Amino acid sequence: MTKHEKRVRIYGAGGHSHVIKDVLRQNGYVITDTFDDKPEGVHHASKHVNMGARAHLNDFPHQGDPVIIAVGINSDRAEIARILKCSYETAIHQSAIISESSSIGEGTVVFAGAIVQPNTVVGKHVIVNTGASIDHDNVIGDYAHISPKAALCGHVEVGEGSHIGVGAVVIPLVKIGKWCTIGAGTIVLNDVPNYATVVGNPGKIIKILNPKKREKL
Ligand SMILES: CC(=O)SCCNC(=O)CCNC(=O)[C@H](O)C(C)(C)COP(=O)(O)OP(=O)(O)OC[C@H]1O[C@@H](n2cnc3c(N)ncnc32)[C@H](O)[C@@H]1OP(=O)(O)O
Repeated sequence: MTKHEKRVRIYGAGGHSHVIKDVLRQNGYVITDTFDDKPEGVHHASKHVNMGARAHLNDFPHQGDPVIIAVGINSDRAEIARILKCSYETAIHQSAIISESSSIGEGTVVFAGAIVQPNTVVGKHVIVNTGASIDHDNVIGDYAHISPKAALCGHVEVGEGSHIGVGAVVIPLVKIGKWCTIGAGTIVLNDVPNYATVVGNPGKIIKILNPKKREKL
């Protein structure tokens, strides 16, 4: 190990983890370990994957290099973050544009071409996916996922764990609750209650999940 080597461990070995690894390698990191809980979810290109923490929590090496939870399902990322006692790294692609007045929480990943405009707060373990556009004065909750090419206008709020689908558009001042799903290409014109799924143009609620199921998180 060289004196200034940047080291990181990756928790998750599916396709999403490979995008994160690309970002990290371009930023000069050495990936020292990869973990996964589910052998069936491991990408064929993932090599040397160690057992994750969920089945053997006490055996997991919590201390050590910082971690990025590279798991695409928001509720899984939240559950893993809850049980790990690790420090976390961020992964921000060099082509992403992030305003100096905005903040990015620990464990969050920001992929190629994404933009985060001024005075925006992005929480912990968030995915800001390829080419996503998060405009000024947004608040993005922990464990949210802003999918590729989604566009959030000014003063938008996205609650904890919510997933904004690919290419969705959210107009200014809209508040999306926690653990919501906004379908691909949806145009969100109105506030969205917690646990709702919204699809279409204009966006309509098609279901609201049983909150008790989500409250277990
Ligand atoms: C790099 C990456 O891959 S990042 C991953 C990004 N992933 C995404 O953006 C996926 C987003 N997912 C979707 O859009 C999905 O269609 C979901 C989550 C909204 C589907 O939700 P489900 O609860 O499974 O709904 P289901 O598939 O049963 O569809 C219910 C109804 O909504 C409609 N519907 C589903 N998705 C959409 C959508 N995006 N836009 C418009 N209508 C939709 C269906 O046609 C169906 O209509 P019907 O009842 O008239 O037949």
